[in-house]
Amino acid sequence: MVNITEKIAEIESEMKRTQKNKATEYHLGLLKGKLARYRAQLLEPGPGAGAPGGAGFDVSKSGDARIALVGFPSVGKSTFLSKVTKTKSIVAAYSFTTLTAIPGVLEYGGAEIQVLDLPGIIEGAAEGKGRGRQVISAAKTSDLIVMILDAGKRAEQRALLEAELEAVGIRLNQEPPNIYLKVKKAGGMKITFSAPPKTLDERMLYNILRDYRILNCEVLVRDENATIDQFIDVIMKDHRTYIKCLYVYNKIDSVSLDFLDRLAHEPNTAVMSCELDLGVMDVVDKCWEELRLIRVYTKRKGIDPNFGEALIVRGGSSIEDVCDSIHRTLKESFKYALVWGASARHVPQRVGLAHVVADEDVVSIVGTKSGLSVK
Ligand SMILES: Nc1nc2c(ncn2[C@@H]2O[C@H](COP(=O)(O)OP(=O)(O)OP(=O)(O)O)[C@@H](O)[C@H]2O)c(=O)[nH]1
Ligand SMILES: [K+]
Ligand SMILES: [Mg+2]
Repeated sequence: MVNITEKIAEIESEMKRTQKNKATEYHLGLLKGKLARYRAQLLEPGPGAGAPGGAGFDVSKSGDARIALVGFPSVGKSTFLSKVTKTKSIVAAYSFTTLTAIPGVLEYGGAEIQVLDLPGIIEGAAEGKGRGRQVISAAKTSDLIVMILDAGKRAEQRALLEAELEAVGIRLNQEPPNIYLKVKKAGGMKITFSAPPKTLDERMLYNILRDYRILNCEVLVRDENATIDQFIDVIMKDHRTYIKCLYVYNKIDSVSLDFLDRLAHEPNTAVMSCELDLGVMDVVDKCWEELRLIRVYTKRKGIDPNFGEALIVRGGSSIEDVCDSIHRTLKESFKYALVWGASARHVPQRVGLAHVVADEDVVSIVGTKSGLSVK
């Protein structure tokens, strides 16, 4: 019997052989759909498998956010972890020094960020080579992937790693597609475009949906630039994870200044040399920016806020989220909040639960129990 890896290889080679033109695009679309299905199957636990095929390492999440260090062997992942946290992960010149996930804690701006040092991955990781699948599963649970690359190695390394992550449903620095899909029990297919699409058409979507045995559904494509890959991502949405990625080139001590300058100007990119201690703090600053964490200082009535102790919430959080992170039941007695800082139109601004906070805001929660304010 042909196994899934072989089926995947067959489809990939057929896709490579097939010339891309108007006449073949429907067929290519179907192949892409099949490929996505097989890849998802590959990650599902097989019969009798102890741990699910996609299981990560047994490290529980802690702190305010998690960063995963992903990269080929010996690019300096463990060196970086040992530099920015108190954890020492073994560093050595040979490949696969690190064999499991090593967590460290990065303290920054009053937040505690868990940094996971992971084994190096190699090409074919998505198909189960080495510890690739475990590494990728751990990466999937992170809030930010820091892809460590060796500045002295060939440029394709980045695309190769991206392809491995892509193959298991990780989408880097992308927003979920603006396509609505609702599977129904009856009523046939209803496909609508809110503007004339540039690459998709109704027949293409129809073919792919049929191939997925989705015969009754409602589709609304809200983005005129939506692609077939994005449409498949929407069908496979339970297997897709959208994560931010910061590309970090290490070992810049081994490249020319010209080349360094070019690398440093790429989007979502930072450069460093752990060995010479160059740029490491800039990388940490960029991680913080990418995580979009927000520090909120709580204040009691009549007392100055304690700026030494911040409450850490996600970017886009509201006063309701702030309440929840202080105490589960706080919002039950919530009357209003007073806000000083960038999110306030005037200071202090009196706001409700829906008000969105900004970094370094000072917040005072006023509740129904007289005199209640927090912390
Ligand atoms: N030249 C140079 N060497 C570095 C730098 N950072 C790390 N190294 C060296 O690169 C080698 C590999 O470093 P590790 O930190 O073990 O790499 P890793 O990515 O954790 O490797 P695996 O765990 O095997 O995947 C070691 O010999 C380090 O001393 C750097 O900035 N410049
Ligand atoms: K190593
Ligand atoms: Mg290592």
